[in-house]
Amino acid sequence: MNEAFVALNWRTVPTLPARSPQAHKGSFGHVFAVGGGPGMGGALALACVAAYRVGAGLVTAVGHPSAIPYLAAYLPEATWRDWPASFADLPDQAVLAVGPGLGQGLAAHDLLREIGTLSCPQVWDADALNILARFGPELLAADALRLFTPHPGEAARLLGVPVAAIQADRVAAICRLQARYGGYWVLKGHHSLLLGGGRWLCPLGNPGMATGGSGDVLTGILAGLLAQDLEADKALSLGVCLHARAGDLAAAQMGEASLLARDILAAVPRVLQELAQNNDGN
Ligand SMILES: NC(=O)C1=CN([C@@H]2O[C@H](COP(=O)(O)OP(=O)(O)OC[C@H]3O[C@@H](n4cnc5c(N)ncnc54)[C@H](OP(=O)(O)O)[C@@H]3O)[C@@H](O)[C@H]2O)[C@@H](O)CC1
Ligand SMILES: Nc1ncnc2c1ncn2[C@@H]1O[C@H](COP(=O)(O)OP(=O)(O)O)[C@@H](O)[C@H]1O
Repeated sequence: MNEAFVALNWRTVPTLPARSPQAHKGSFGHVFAVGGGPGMGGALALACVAAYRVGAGLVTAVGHPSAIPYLAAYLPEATWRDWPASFADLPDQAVLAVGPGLGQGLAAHDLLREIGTLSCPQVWDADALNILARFGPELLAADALRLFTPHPGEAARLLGVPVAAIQADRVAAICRLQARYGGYWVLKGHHSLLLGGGRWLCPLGNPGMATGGSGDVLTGILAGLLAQDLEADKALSLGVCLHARAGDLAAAQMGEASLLARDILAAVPRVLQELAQNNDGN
């Protein structure tokens, strides 16, 4: 259980392949980000921008109508669906990012009951994890590729233990999460742990990232990478490294105290360019 978690090196982490000259937007997947409950449209917008910034071909925000102004102001490139939404007509290349600002009301429960029956790739975060903690693994009715991204508070709810128990043995915690719920996991925070087919630790990132919305950015990044058909372990390691390195560049520019989630987003293109150059040189 306590096999080593290997430190990731952002300079050598596998990145996105070069785009074919014949590519069109259908070549890069379609992210459906589900969240944006009353008062939390910003979380949904951050996840959607992040999915586009890492290269998803199309992004649809699925939210409460009160979230529309955030999307309209921030991301005219996204299409929109109102709650209550049905997912019966999802395209083949759909990837779901579920949770940013979702809330935990009855409408959210209904959405997650349906999403649990879908077999498309999914990233579960924030309130999707809180609802999963309430219903248990039975909520995950269908087999699907699922990435789960709890912070220690969410991990504690998912395992029914205090936060201190998670932080006292983070390796044991992430192993128990995978054993109970299956899938691929990131246990976020200082030195995030990653557990999928492989086991990694991310040595990047900084406490400036402890600011509202920075986890929503990670959710969008991971969904955007999965949408481009990156295999799950690669999406996990690239996504977490990219997010943390972007956080470090943003902190160097803004200072940790002033850093906003949007500053992490703004640094993502620079990190992707760095990674492309590194991969060319390897
Ligand atoms: N602009 C928007 O629209 C935004 C919307 N957002 C959306 O809000 C929704 C709920 O998110 P949330 O932040 O209210 O609840 P949550 O994260 O569970 O915190 C509750 C308590 O949990 C604990 N806790 C938290 N982190 C911890 C840690 N690392 N380690 C240990 N404990 C930790 C901590 O408890 P304490 O330690 O204070 O007792 C904390 O008070 C969600 O859908 C999200 O997407 C946000 O993303 C912000 C921007
Ligand atoms: N002290 C820290 N060191 C490194 N990374 C951090 C630190 N604090 C937060 N982060 C990162 O910032 C993100 C915060 O996510 P989360 O707690 O879900 O925030 P939110 O719910 O506001 O979106 C995670 O990716 C986490 O790893």
